[in-house]
Order: sequence, then structure tokens, then C-alpha cells
Amino acid sequence: MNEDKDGLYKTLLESTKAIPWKLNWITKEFEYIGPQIESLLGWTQQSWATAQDWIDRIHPDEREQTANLCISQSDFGVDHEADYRALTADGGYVWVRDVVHVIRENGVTTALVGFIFDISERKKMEDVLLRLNKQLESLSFHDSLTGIANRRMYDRALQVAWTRAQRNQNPISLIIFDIDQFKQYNDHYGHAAGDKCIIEVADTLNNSIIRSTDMLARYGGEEFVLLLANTNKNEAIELAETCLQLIANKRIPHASSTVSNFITVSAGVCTMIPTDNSDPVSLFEAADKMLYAAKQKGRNCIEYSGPRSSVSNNRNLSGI
Ligand SMILES: Nc1nc2c(ncn2[C@@H]2O[C@H](COP(=O)(O)OP(=O)(O)OP(=O)(O)O)[C@@H](O)[C@H]2O)c(=O)[nH]1
Repeated sequence: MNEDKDGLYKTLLESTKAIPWKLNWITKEFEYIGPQIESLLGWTQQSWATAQDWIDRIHPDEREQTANLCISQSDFGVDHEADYRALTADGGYVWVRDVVHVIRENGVTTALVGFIFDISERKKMEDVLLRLNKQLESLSFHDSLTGIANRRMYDRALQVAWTRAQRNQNPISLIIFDIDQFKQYNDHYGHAAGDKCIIEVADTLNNSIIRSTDMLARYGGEEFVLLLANTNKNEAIELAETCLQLIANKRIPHASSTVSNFITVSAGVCTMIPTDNSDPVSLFEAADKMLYAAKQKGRNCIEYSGPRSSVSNNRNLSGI
């Protein structure tokens, strides 16, 4: 009767997808491993003699960590599980999950029994999801037309840069650029040409960036913001002037402009050293006011509040 029962259990265990095993924790020798292991990894049942065989067949990247976890948990008598890549007989790897139950006698671990599950499909799906999530995250922070940062990313970057400037009492500058008479451009050349023009202006502005802490974003429509951490007023004005010149150099025809025969932009510049209770929105509002002033002044120019600072420029502005 007992033999029948044992036979039944063995048949059941050996017909599951999960691979059963038992390891003597005193001798560190395998007492049993299901025959399914051979179809999963290619190694024969007999080749699993000791715990070392198991350790040797774990991918080197997670070998030490997995073995250490298993040894310490087993010694402490704690059931555990581990995901790792198991070496196949032909030199490949398969992602598996090992679920381990610890058997103790009088407070001493005597054996481990466990199941090995093939989780390679799940891992593949996880990789795909991870890649998709990364893509999605990147898309949600980038403008789809120009590929530069979008307003969402700008808002986040501004918050970080503002807090840092507040803490270190450094100047922070913002330049808002707006393409002049862009409605007329669209009306004259069509919306598709308008899109191309926005891309070219974005690329040109982006090329003016020389510090890793500078960030250009498309704020909306034909409006761009250039956020400049640790940049004083003089430096920001000079950079804005460089940008206007770089765009003029592109000589993008704009036949219906009353300002020039080519695309021009206006810019508002603002620099602040944040005080304790100041708000980053105030930086944008002040720069926007200056942009409005530049438009009022006739466009294709830069406006900033107050006199130019006398602090010498230490930004290595790109040549024009
Ligand atoms: N092609 C294209 N046009 C856009 C896009 N976003 C906004 N626009 C257009 O940009 C134009 C902006 O027009 P306005 O805000 O009147 O400003 P403007 O004509 O540039 O005039 P000023 O700013 O005063 O010089 C509108 O005609 C919008 O339709 C876009 O993604 N692609």
C-alpha cells in the first residue's frame, strides 16, 4: 500500500512542469532531482550530485548572490525563493525560479526540498514591458515633433534647478524664445512647412547648448524655453544673442514677415537668485513679460529687465 502511494507521488511529481528536488543539507548531496530537469537544461539527473553542481550552473552575474542567499536562509531555517539564469548543457541559459522549503530537526537544518520553475517566458515578457515602459516614459517627457524636452520635463527640471539655486544662492536664468509672425509663416507656406521650421529652430537652439545643466524645451506651439542653471544675467543675455544670430544665419525664408525676409525670433531673458519663499513660476512670468516687451519693441530682439550686469562672462559660448 505504502509502495503504491510512493509510486503515485513519484509519478505525480515527475509529471509536473515544476521540477522537484531534495538536497541533504548535512552532506550537501542531492538525494533526488526530477527527470524533467534534463528536458529543461539538458543535464542528466545523475549529473546533479552536490550543491556545488547547482552553484556552478548559476549564471556568474547572480551566482554569488543567489548561493549566499540560499546558504544563509537555509542555515537560519527560512523558506525562500530565488530567480536566476541556469546554465544549459549546450552553454545557454534559462531563467528559473527556485522555491525552497527548509526541513529542520531539533533546530538544525537537515534537508532542503524545492521546485524549479521555468520562468523564461515571464522574464521575456518582463523585459518587453520594461523596454516599453522606458519608451513610454521617454515619450512622456519629449516633444513628439522636435524630439527635445517638453513642457512636463521643463516643469520638473525647473523645480530641481530652482531648489538647488535656492540652497546654494546661485543665479538661475531663463530665456523664452518665440518665433516671430509664425501665423503668417503657416498661412504662406502651409502647416507642414511650419512644422519643419519649428524643427529647424529647435535644432538650432539645441546646438547652442554647451553645459550639461542647460535644458531646452518646447513650451508650446512656436515657443521655446532655455533653462540655465548657475548662469548670471550677462551670460544669459549673451547666450540669447548667440541664439538669435544662429537662427538668422540659417536664413529660413519668411516672405510674409514684416520684420525680415527670413525667420527671426524674439526673446525674453530673466535671471534670479531665488529667495527663501520665492516661487519658480515667478521666473517664467518675468521672462514672459520681457518676451512681450521684445515683441512690442518690433521683434527680432532680446529684452531683459534692469541694466546688464558687470559680471564677466564665463560661459564658453559657441561661435557664430
Ligand atoms: N505648423 C505649426 N504651427 C503651429 C504649431 N503650434 C502652433 N503653431 C502656429 O503658430 C502660430 C502662432 O501664432 P501667434 O500666437 O498669433 O503668434 P505669431 O504669428 O508668431 O506672432 P508674434 O508671436 O506676435 O510674432 C499659430 O498660427 C499656430 O497655429 C505647430 O506645431 N506646427
